[in-house]
Amino acid sequence: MAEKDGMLELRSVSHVYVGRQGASLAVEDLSLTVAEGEFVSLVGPSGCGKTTVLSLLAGLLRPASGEVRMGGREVEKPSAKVGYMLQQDCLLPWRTIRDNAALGLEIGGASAAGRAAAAERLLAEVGLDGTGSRYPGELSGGMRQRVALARTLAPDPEVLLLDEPFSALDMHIKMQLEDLVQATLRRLGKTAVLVTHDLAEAAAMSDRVIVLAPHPGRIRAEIAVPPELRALAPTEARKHPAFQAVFDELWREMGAGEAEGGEAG
Ligand SMILES: Nc1ncnc2c1ncn2[C@@H]1O[C@H](COP(=O)(O)OP(=O)(O)OP(=O)(O)O)[C@@H](O)[C@H]1O
Repeated sequence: MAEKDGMLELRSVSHVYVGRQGASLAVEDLSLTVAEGEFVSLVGPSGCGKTTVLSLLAGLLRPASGEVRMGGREVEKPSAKVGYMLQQDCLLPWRTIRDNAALGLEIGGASAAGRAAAAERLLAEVGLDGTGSRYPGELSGGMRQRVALARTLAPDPEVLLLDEPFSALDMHIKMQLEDLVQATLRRLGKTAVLVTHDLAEAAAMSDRVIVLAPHPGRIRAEIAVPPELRALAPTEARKHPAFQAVFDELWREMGAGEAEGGEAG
């Protein structure tokens, strides 16, 4: 069977950082497959290698051994097929919201009219209709992160890598954005890998949660979220009777990880 474009695979991947203090093994012999359209979260104590795994999937880092594949092909460098969203929105303050949302399209060579139309459509998709002519400094943190989502989606990536994109927001805005991101990615059929320190967020948003153990990073546990939770928006999933069991399992596995000692962070 042909491998789908949005399918991700880590095959026995290890990664070593080499710095002034010598070489350190950040991730060891990690194997993971994410199906096309699946939403997978990575949790684990600080320093266990979550961001390293995202960087490997994005082609920003090359593994010391093993293989990273997307759509059945080896990932050798960053590509427009992978969108990356971070805790910081990284909007350019001198560009309008429309031009920020269209940044990836501009880099990709789209015409000015095409970029503007696509940006307006995406801004409407993330609930920011009518804000295109404003500037980032005029928007709240939650609105800015919506612009970052529109910008990430604009080049129509197969895969979204989300590195704690909600962690700087207050609880109410964070939950609104969790619903928006999950609904948007589901509707568009995107594959997503989310890194988060928030176990409730992982349980509410994901199809599957991977718990990493530290030093070196490896998979401690894999928890499948039951279908009755997956069918709900994250804010609704948090209220479902099945939610607590998933949260408790994650908490137990994280506790086991902490006994091994993560980094203070
Ligand atoms: N550029 C680097 N050079 C050397 N070591 C690094 C580098 N980046 C990360 N590390 C080390 O690799 C390990 C994994 O780091 P990584 O940032 O992937 O962890 P994390 O789980 O994302 O952490 P956090 O939850 O704190 O963001 C840590 O021990 C970290 O100190």
